[in-house]
Amino acid sequence: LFSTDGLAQYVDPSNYGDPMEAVRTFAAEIEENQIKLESTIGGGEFAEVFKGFYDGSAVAVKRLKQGSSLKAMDDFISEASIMGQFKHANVIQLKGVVTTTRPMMIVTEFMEGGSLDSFLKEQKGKLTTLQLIGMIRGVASGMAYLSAINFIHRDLAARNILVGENMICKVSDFGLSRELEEDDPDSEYQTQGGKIPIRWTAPEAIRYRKFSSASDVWSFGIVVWETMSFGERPYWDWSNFQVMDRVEGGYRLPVPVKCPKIVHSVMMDCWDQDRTQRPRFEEILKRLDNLIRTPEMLHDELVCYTSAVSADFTKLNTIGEWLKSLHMEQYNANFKTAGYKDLTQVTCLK
Ligand SMILES: CCCCn1c(-c2ccccc2C)cn2c3c(=O)[nH]c(=O)n(C)c3nc12
Repeated sequence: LFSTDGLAQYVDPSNYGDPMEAVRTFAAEIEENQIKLESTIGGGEFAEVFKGFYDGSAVAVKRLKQGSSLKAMDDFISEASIMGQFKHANVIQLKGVVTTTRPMMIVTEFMEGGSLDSFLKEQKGKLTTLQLIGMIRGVASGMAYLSAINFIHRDLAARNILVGENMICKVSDFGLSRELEEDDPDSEYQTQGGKIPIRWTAPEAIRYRKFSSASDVWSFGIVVWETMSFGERPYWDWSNFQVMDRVEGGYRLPVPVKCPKIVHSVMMDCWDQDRTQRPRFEEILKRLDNLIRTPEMLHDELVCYTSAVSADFTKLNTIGEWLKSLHMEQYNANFKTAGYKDLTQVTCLK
């Protein structure tokens, strides 16, 4: 199954009928005695997560709890079948699975920074805007890849992003079964039994379970807000009902402290009520790359400054002269390196 851009399209494991056949197709079987478990690093309702070693490198191991239901086993296996189809620098890399012996395990590369939400809380105030945008850009790149192969995540949130060396961010948690704890405030039972993390989910997905890459874009906007807020909880202590009610009424999360307005405008576009109007991940990636390439666009004070300074255009013929009059010709050089037109040639509209 190949799409126009040559990327193999994601195959839903349930197409294979037997989950065990799917996992044999997409994941390497590892012998349990080759894995050394070192310490517990996380856990949920169905599985525990360990740091360990396999084949000479550090790994993360998700181990299914003994006595899990058949459905929990199928969901566990299907996550490996899904991950085994992905290969991208910003998507967690599967190393292999243990399925022929019990307990079953999923083995991935080890991400030393842990989950993005806890990383941000630990780093509060210590990261520059540019570093935060670099992390967000990685998530956008991973999501652009996943949406290009028609994979819909459904649970994109900072808690499901992992941080590696050099603060590289990778999309994780592809479980069909939501690892949302029963008592997890983010889980909200929906009529069909699926749990939905309300404050990260697009209105149309909450209202009538219309999940799509466009609803993943909405969730991505929430992840951007979480990142620029150093791990603040979206909508703070509002109840899930208040979130649904107020968002339906048009409320949107505000600009986080010290967050450039241009970054908040990306979030606002992701939160368009009309999912067809939301940007695609490809477009978001380009907008973030432009911000990273021209960091001065991140200085709101500059934007206010230029709008505040009233230049007398009648005496100036080109934008280059205007920049010169503001002693900002340096920005013209930056714009040129960023691939924009040479502003000294661009005449001012009279
Ligand atoms: C949000 C992911 C939760 C489970 N998980 C996984 C993971 C995710 C999906 C399938 C299998 C595994 C082992 C890797 N890692 C890691 C990791 O590499 N490094 C970490 O520090 N933590 C806390 C992890 N937690 C996980």
